[in-house]
Amino acid sequence: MVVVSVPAEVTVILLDIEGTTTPIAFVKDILFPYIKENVKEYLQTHWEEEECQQDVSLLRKQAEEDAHLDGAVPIPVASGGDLQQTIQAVVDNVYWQMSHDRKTTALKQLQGHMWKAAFTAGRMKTEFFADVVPAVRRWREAGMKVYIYSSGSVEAQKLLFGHSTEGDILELIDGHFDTKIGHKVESASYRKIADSIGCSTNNILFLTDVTGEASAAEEADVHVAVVVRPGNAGLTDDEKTYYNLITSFSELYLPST
Ligand SMILES: CSCCC(=O)C(=O)COP(=O)(O)O
Ligand SMILES: [Mg+2]
Repeated sequence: MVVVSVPAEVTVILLDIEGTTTPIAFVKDILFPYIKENVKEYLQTHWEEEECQQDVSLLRKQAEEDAHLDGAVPIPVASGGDLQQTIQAVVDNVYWQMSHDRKTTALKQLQGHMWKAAFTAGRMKTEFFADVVPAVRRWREAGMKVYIYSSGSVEAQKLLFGHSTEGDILELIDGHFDTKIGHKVESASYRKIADSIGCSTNNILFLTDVTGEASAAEEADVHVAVVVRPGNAGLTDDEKTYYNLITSFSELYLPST
């Protein structure tokens, strides 16, 4: 087994979700299809609610920013009798964003609100790779703080950790960050996360499957390891040479343990 030593200055482990703690297949085959299958009915049922209207306003604002992109779907303001047309435009916009795996705050906020019903009713449970929960417990026993940074909204993250095949493990997480703090491929986001936690960037070890995210974190002086899991995108030879790679959280060695 390859062992990657965690530098002694690290006191915080920051985790990505999709492809790191959780199989990409769970997101692609369960979470995302749920949105596609239910978005129209969800909008029709919840349209008059404040939360739904806020989600639609955010999507409309995003659609305006995306207007220059090929295939972007505008969302007209609903007026008079054309409500169904507006709902259809929102549905088409959501489908278009999802077909490009967009990580916009607008899309992620709506998705989080939609998953709430499914998770709280027990219709969905999050899958974690088998090494994840035991490792997080060990790290915490060793005095580490454990945070999540995912494109999925903080609300959705809490649902995922609160309703998993291993039960409610939300208490194992010290805090959550999403794209409201900035995008994961921008180094400024990692500086803001360190500020928010109250530590230096070099006190953080970020685990992710995406090298664009690892590179942004590293630019901010965050330690990184790239997580290689079944179903993840392949890495180039250069990436394999450059990054510390782990296939399981158990391959991380903490000097204090
Ligand atoms: C609460 S995570 C749901 C999955 C998701 O929406 C997503 O975009 C995953 O992104 P990540 O940054 O965790 O790779
Ligand atoms: Mg990921």
